[in-house]
Amino acid sequence: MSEQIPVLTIDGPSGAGKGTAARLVAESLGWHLLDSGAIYRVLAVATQHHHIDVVEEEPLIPIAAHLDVQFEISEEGESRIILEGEDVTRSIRAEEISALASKVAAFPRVREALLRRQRAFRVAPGLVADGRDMGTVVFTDAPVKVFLTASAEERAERRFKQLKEKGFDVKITRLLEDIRARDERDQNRSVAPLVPAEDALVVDSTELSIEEVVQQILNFAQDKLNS
Ligand SMILES: Nc1ncnc2c1ncn2[C@@H]1O[C@H](COP(=O)(O)OP(=O)(O)OP(=O)(O)O)[C@@H](O)[C@H]1O
Ligand SMILES: Nc1ccn([C@@H]2O[C@H](COP(=O)(O)O)[C@@H](O)[C@H]2O)c(=O)n1
Repeated sequence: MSEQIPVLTIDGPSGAGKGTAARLVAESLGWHLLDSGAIYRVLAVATQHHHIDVVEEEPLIPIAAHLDVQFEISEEGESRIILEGEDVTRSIRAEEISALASKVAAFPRVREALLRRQRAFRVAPGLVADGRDMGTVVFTDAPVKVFLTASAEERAERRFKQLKEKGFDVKITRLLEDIRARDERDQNRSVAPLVPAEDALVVDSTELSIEEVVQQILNFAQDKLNS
């Protein structure tokens, strides 16, 4: 029964460090990893491939239900995301796609269509899943739930450095605006809004290093998994 396979969820707003912490925690535990935001980003790119405007829900449902995407590990050990035969690993990280992903993610039936795909990542010995609704909707029975946050200014600063390093041409003021707009949309949508699960450990990473965040999560996981 997949329900017996443990899941550690990390939810929170953009740039809080979820993806980085999730990867390091998964490595430390030897568990699998689900970056659920990547699925919404891939769907956003798929709407562009199919020339669909993200204004109404109906045309998005078949695309979400039949998303032709593969998550691969290259021979060099790099993770790669292939959509309809095209490598979209880099292009899904563009800010334009961040905003579009948050728009497609606001439609209830789109989220419904992606549920099974996300739950299929629950494979032994365990799963670390990061996103917005991992602990509140997708894996409500997860034994370990974390809500990772940080101030919007700190998150914009982190995103700025990250995108610059990847060679994207970005402006910090624009990034801060985008982050605030995305927070607003993610927190106030009618379905699966971004909120901490009742039983989540809330970690504010504004003043913490990545190592300190990971250690807090691992300590909490140890307590929960051994209790
Ligand atoms: N505690 C921290 N201190 C400083 N930098 C951090 C910290 N945590 C993460 N970062 C850096 O911030 C950037 C964003 O982190 P990450 O991609 O993990 O955020 P995220 O919450 O997964 O964002 P998103 O939901 O938009 O994918 C990365 O470059 C990462 O190295
Ligand atoms: N579980 C999730 C994960 C993501 N989203 C939406 O996708 C956008 C992009 O996510 P990133 O984590 O890659 O930044 C995000 O802004 C959310 O709108 C979601 O709704 N649920």
